[in-house]
Amino acid sequence: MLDSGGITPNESNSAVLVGLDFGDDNGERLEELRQLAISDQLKVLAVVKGKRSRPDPATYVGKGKIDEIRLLLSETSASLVIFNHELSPIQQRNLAEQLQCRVIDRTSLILDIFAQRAKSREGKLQVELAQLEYLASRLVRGWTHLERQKGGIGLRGPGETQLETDRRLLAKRVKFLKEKLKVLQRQRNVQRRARQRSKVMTLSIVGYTNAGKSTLFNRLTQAQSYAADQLFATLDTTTRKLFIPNCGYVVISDTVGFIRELPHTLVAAFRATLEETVQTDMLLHVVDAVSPVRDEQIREVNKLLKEIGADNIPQILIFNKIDCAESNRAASYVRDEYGRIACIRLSAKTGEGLDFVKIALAEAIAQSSVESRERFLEVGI
Ligand SMILES: Nc1nc2c(ncn2[C@@H]2O[C@H](COP(=O)(O)OP(=O)(O)OP(=O)(O)O)[C@@H](O)[C@H]2O)c(=O)[nH]1
Ligand SMILES: [Mg+2]
Repeated sequence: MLDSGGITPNESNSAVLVGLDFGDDNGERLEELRQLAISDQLKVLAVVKGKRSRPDPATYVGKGKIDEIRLLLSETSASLVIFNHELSPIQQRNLAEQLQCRVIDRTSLILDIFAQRAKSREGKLQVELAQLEYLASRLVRGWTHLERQKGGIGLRGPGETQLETDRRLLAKRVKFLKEKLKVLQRQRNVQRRARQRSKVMTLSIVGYTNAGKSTLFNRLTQAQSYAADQLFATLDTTTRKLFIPNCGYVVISDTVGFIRELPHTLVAAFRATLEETVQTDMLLHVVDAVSPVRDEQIREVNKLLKEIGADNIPQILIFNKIDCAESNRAASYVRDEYGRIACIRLSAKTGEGLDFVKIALAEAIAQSSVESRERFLEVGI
């Protein structure tokens, strides 16, 4: 049976991370992997870096690097090796054999975090779907490999039967999950249409994972959305009403954080929710202003927004965490050429600059075509 890549609960929780540099600096990427591992309650005992022009087809890294990792494993008590790259099933298997240790890739790690964080029924179904699709792609690829090796003839035995049964069972479960998700999606669509009918302005808080979306959401709405120094603290969308003085209510949603190279099985599984939650009148795009890679994170978020058809929705960029800035800790805002507030510097933690968000929203409401009377309607969420 091929490895699904999940992390079992009784596994000792320490890992060695491996990242290769293919010409682009992988320092930041490895740091992100480290944060992902910590978010998954893993202890990172060592980080192995390397340079290559291209991955080795059999083991991803070269022999020298394998020896280096093996040595680290014998020196530490790590029981898991995490590669910061997508490994083929063959590479994963070869590496596990040669290192005599469990080996997973970044996708498995992210899937594992999502599996731990999913709270709602829908979130759980989405994560299971993503995990099964990941597993299915491995089964198929592993099988193709065997077929090629043995010419596909004379391969009648328990191996084949087992694989076929696995594939059939997986396909059945995937179909079942997709149907269940469709039903839940229909229910949400009904709620959304009710909100649209009430003509209340809707907005979503989007942004890179750990940017401070939930902290801002909680500040604005006095809600208790889970905020933590973890990647993917929020998986399920939370929606609340927000009262803007002299204007009325808007409906605001906190959403799952984005990350670069989000495993495609997860994008597929979360697509419906993502597409739906961002189909709002406006996006508050929260950015960790003190992150050294904030510009790259902004680009990644915009890229994903484009992929889900949300790139035309007006955005207000929120540069958060200014309380940690080395210089210029003052809250401020900038207007664009049309006089609209386009960018706000604030601290969701201290509350500094929060009023600017309310001003921006009040102005947006005033400018929108929504009839003012109707904005005061109570919204049923
Ligand atoms: N110093 C400082 N820390 C902040 C600020 N806003 C949020 N944080 C911290 O940043 C971390 C992440 O905050 P969250 O609100 O959970 O971030 P998120 O964007 O919702 O994260 P995910 O749901 O994981 O995508 C937490 O430790 C917060 O306390 C801020 O204005 N200043
Ligand atoms: Mg959050």
